[in-house]
Amino acid sequence: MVQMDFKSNHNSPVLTDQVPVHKSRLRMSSIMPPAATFSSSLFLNIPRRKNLSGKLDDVRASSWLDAMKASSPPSKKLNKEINLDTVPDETDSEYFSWLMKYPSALSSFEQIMNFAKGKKIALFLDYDGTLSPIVDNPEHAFMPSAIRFAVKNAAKYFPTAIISGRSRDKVHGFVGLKELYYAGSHGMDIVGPVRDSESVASHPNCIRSTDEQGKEVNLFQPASEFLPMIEEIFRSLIENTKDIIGSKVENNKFCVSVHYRLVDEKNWDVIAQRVLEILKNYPRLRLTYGRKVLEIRPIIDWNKGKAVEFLLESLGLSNSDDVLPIYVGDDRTDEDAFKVLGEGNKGFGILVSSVPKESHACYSLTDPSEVMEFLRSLVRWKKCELGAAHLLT
Ligand SMILES: O=P(O)(O)OC[C@H]1O[C@H](O[C@H]2O[C@H](CO)[C@@H](O)[C@H](O)[C@H]2O)[C@H](O)[C@@H](O)[C@@H]1O
Repeated sequence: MVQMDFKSNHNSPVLTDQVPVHKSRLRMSSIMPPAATFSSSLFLNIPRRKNLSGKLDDVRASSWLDAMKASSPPSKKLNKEINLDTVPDETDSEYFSWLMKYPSALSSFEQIMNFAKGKKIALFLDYDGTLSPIVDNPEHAFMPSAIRFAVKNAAKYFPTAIISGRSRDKVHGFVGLKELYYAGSHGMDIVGPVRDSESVASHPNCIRSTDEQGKEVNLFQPASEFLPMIEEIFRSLIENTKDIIGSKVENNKFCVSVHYRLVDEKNWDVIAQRVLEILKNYPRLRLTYGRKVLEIRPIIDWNKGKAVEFLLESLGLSNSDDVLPIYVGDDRTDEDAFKVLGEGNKGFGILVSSVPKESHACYSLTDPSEVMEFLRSLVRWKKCELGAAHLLT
């Protein structure tokens, strides 16, 4: 059942995930995360009232400016096969104590697989920053073919879904693999499989449809009624930011991204002010942020975590002790998925980051090339497991 959250009294900015997280998470005996201790999505509730004092507006914009400055590590471009956004500094003790809390999923691979023995792994992968390196132009966030190959191979052995902030069509276009499931718009646009007995079909906004190959699928779009509103605000954001050099507004179907990666830092407050000003007219939309991007989306009780639950249900893999869902992602919106998997030890999250960040994930990988390595290791492990099972029969 989709719960709509139309809050009406949005008077002040609420930075809900500014609180640093939990104690040490070095888990040598268990792979599961401790109980979640902070709320995951940072959002600003936009005020309905228009008669706010300019002072309050300034405070809001400066809160956002702080968040924007902290939203992505500085880029250290490397001339490598797969261009990395950043690399860990080997002399950085802060980074190494962070690694104790979020051990590398590669170094801890054996430990993870001990837990996975006899279980069916389901893979959930974010796109930008996870499968494709962060680049300046969002239209050029291509997936290296070696990573595509690793994902394709993994999908032969494990049900695999991409869960992205992009529109579903766009991320499908970038990944280009028909054997995967796709959820776009931060999980607000899902195409999932149809099964004989299923409860997902009873979700409001879930309809039967056919995919490009003519196969019957479930199409779930919990924010479908927001489509005209998102179109409208998209046009308004384009119009109102067109003079800010380097800004880019991206229509992600059920949400909109306002990119400021290429905007001169001295104009970041201008872009934040403009976005906030427009949002005042849309009390049913909220603002979150990611890596050098402001994201405008409907206020509904839906996120990447709920999308993971929906897909598990669609795949017939929910409420089952012999299923191990793994979610790999790099950004704030992925925290909702890490949190869902952490609750009740359903599965675990892997945070892709080369700089210390608090997270609900259990493990870490530095960049997309390590994600590729991890996927390859999973496939090797599965092949061995299947080979051993074959020898026993
Ligand atoms: O959930 P995701 O798939 O990670 O999508 C989140 C946002 O990703 C994209 O922006 C990010 O990647 C761009 C390309 O590397 C980069 O230029 C930008 O600065 C990053 O924020 C996408 O363009 C956004 O629409 C998504 O919201």
